[in-house]
Amino acid sequence: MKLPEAQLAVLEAASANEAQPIDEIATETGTNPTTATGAAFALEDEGLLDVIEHTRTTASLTDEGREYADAGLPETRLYEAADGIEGDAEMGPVIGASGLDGPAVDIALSNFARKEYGKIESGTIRIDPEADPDDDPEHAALAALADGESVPDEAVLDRLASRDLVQREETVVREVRLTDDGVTALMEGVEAADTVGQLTSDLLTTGEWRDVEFAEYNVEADAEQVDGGRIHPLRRTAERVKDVLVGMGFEEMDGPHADAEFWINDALFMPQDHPARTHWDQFTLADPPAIDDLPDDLVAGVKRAHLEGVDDGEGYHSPWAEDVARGLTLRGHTTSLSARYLSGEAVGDLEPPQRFFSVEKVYRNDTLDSTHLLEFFQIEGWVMAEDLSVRDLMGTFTEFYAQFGITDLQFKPTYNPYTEPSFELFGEHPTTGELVEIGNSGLFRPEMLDPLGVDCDVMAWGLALERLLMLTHGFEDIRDVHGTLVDLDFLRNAEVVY
Ligand SMILES: N[C@@H](Cc1ccccc1)C(=O)O
Repeated sequence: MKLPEAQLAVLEAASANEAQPIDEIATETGTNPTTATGAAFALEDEGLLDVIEHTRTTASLTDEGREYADAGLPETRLYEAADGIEGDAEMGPVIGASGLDGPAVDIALSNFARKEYGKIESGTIRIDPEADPDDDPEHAALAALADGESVPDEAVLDRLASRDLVQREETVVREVRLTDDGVTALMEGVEAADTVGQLTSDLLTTGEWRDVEFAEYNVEADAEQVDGGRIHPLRRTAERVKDVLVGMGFEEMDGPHADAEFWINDALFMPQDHPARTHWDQFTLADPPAIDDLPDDLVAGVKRAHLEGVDDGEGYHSPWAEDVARGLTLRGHTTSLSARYLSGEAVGDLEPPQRFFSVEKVYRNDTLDSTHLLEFFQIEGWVMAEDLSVRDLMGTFTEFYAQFGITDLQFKPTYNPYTEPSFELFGEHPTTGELVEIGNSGLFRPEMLDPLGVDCDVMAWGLALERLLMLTHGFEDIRDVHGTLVDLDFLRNAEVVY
């Protein structure tokens, strides 16, 4: 006779004379208890084994029970504290000497009375010298349970359970015993059947399939993990940002990564000697050396704003060279796109109200550190309307960041050549609690808007996408988001909540 391995093991371990708990057989044969139980029932179906079930009530100590097993029952401690005192003793000092306090005092008093350890009258206690708390069966039972021994006295266990010192639980115990058929089978010889994981054409044609044992499906086994391509969490966050802004009524801008300094700097009223316009800050391109297709009237207007100012604002009155404006550089911010759109160059003249945004890459010759990258994504945006104020700006940020669970924004006044007033935005890092700068914003100055032909208010901002991710996902180092050191498990499993 051939049997699957687990069944064979259980059959060989079982006895005809004595019922044996399946758990014991499992330990003995090194079989998993669930497998052994399944095997036992299969053998019972074959008539080789009887499975006998009964329930057993087990007892285990509660925390309080364990404490008393160590320190003694409160009533015993009370008895011992009064032991040796002749006649009635003052209750107060006895309790003090017993070391009992809180609810243990009441427990001690009521059990002292129940066990007739002595007499308690108002304010006094007198022990019965005949009583023998050292021999207390309740304590003996606690001590036995604490030592892992079993306690046969059900009444004591019930009493301890009613005192919440012991927990009683019913468990089903299954035992097996060989039947006569089982004994016969073992005598005639039983061997392990080959288990086959897969039915092959060979097994079918040779008819061997009849004699093999098929492995059971393990429906609980983990499926092999497949790591296909996934969109980077940063990119997914960018998509989420776009969805949120579109939901807030914004339209998306796009435009060149390498652009004339005119759009990146000059149109933003950035003086040509501003430090951010040096090689130390921006990646300037040598070829082509200059951009031809700048709109002449805009160039003239921007030049005038720099040299002489506009109606509502002073100019710089310092040199302004057109060939600097025509130089090509990688954009250090996407405010170049805002300038193109506001000027009418991108999509024609715009009438207020308007809202635009972009989530695009920018490039800066920064020093890499935990909060700076050479390329990162900016969430650019602006709103054009009559009469905008700082409150509108703050309200927009509050609404936007709330979509990402960020509700503790802080604003700090700052300076930008192209906005007045200007504000930096901070959020609190979820794990370090540090304030992280997450953006810069303000109301565009007339010196910028006037040459672009805009005659109403425009509030605008540039927010850092990677910093947003630092706040939503708890990164402490921005380089954990990009580059060779990122955690692959993070890339595979990160959730971007939609
Ligand atoms: N261009 C700014 C952000 C900004 C945009 C628009 C208005 C004000 C600030 C930066 O890169 O930090």
